[in-house]
Amino acid sequence: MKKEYCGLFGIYGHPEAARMSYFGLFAQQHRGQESAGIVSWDGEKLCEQKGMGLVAEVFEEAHLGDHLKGDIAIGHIRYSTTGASQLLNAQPFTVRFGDTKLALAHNGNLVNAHELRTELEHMGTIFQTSMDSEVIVHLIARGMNQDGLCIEDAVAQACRRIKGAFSLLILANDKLIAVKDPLGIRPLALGRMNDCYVLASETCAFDLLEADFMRALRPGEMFILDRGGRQRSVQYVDEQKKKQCIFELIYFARPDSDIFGQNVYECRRAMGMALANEAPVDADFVMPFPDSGNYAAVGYAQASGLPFEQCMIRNHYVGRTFIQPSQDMRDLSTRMKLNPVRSMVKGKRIVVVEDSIVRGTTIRTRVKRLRELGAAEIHMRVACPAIKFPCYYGIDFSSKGELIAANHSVEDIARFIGLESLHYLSIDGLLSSVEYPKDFCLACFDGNYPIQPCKGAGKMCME
Ligand SMILES: O=P(O)(O)OC[C@H]1O[C@H](OP(=O)(O)OP(=O)(O)O)[C@H](O)[C@@H]1O
Ligand SMILES: NC(=O)CC[C@H](N)C(=O)O
Ligand code: SF4
Repeated sequence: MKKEYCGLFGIYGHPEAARMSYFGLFAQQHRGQESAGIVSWDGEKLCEQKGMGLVAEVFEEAHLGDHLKGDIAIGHIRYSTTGASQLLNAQPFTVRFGDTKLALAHNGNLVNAHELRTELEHMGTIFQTSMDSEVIVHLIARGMNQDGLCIEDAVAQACRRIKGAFSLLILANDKLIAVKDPLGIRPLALGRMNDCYVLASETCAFDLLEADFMRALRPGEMFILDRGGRQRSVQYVDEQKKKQCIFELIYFARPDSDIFGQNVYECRRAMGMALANEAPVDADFVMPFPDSGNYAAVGYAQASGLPFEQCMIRNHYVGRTFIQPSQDMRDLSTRMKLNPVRSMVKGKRIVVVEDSIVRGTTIRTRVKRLRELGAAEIHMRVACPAIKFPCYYGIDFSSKGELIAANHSVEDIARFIGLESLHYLSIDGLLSSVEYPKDFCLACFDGNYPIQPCKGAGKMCME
């Protein structure tokens, strides 16, 4: 099961805005692999290039050099959470109304998109896609056309109506507007690259471009860049108690990124250390299931004093293997992706560290393989609490029925997988590993949803 979000990149005031966006998206490819798009403003119109697949597959030199002109651009890489994975739903989503040409890129997921869409359709709005993100565009257009608002006020009004997780980049003629939702669920960082501004979901995009990280956008903030390099920040709702997605730190973001004021690598290592303190075990060595498990395994090894080994080798050419229609195919994908080093395993007592377990596909097939190769003992340590509840804010976690920990006790899972022992990091252990522990959403572990999903919410609710 792949759990991805989307990635955003925006740039204002660079002569090669589209090319910089390409690199900014490339650095964040792990955030979404279904489709990619860049939209630039050439002074008169929006220029766009979108396609299905990876950044390197969607863009050619001709797009970056000739077609995507101008010094302002936004880009998006998608992993669908509302609306099927198809070209029609690739972002940024572009529209024209009156004199306004607008493109929007969204990371997150709205929980009231279905309700708002029904309301808008009753008022005559015609939708082109099945994405939640399109609702935002129509709300903005109505704010300008019907209520006579300027673009900033229309965006603010729209953002007060939508509910859920949203980090947005909006290109409206020659303005670039960045927005973060009132709870700050998804990240969005602001940086500076010589004389121009850059925005990205993750700071690893800035590193590639040698841009300097300035600050994270605040929850409920709208940040506006316009001609002449002017910048303004508006709080479109009062700051509330933050509910940042802790899964960014556990699994999703790149370890070289700083998210929510902390470095991802260091957080994962601390989670591994907490895990070693909570559930020590006498063993010959510690090994991760790469890649996401690597950093917690380092922490477990450092805290326990056990040797660290890399006995499961990851094939980096395996792409999107997780979203497979059948369980057999998912099993094959896991074999393709992770293969153990035979000679290291036989007769050994092993601690395996994983960052997370969702369906259980990875551990079931790979633990079985370790056993076939003669491992004497296998102790699984998971660097986050058991995932028991679906996410409505931008991770395509399976429904509750598919989450292994929602339906089985830890003892049952250990028996079913064939483990000597299994331990999930406690919520307290997790929170001791991050800074500002009160600022996080934990709903997939404890079911306390900061925003209740509305009736009818679901990935295919607008198909
Ligand atoms: O229980 P499951 O449904 O199998 O899902 C959990 C697995 O998925 C994730 O890895 P992913 O395949 O995304 O690769 P990565 O660790 O290399 O990022 C995660 O790190 C687990 O290994
Ligand atoms: N993963 C995301 O952030 C997805 C954004 C949006 N909800 C979509 O489905 O396109
Ligand atoms: S429910 Fe879990 S995955 Fe979803 S936003 Fe909250 S912490 Fe993140």
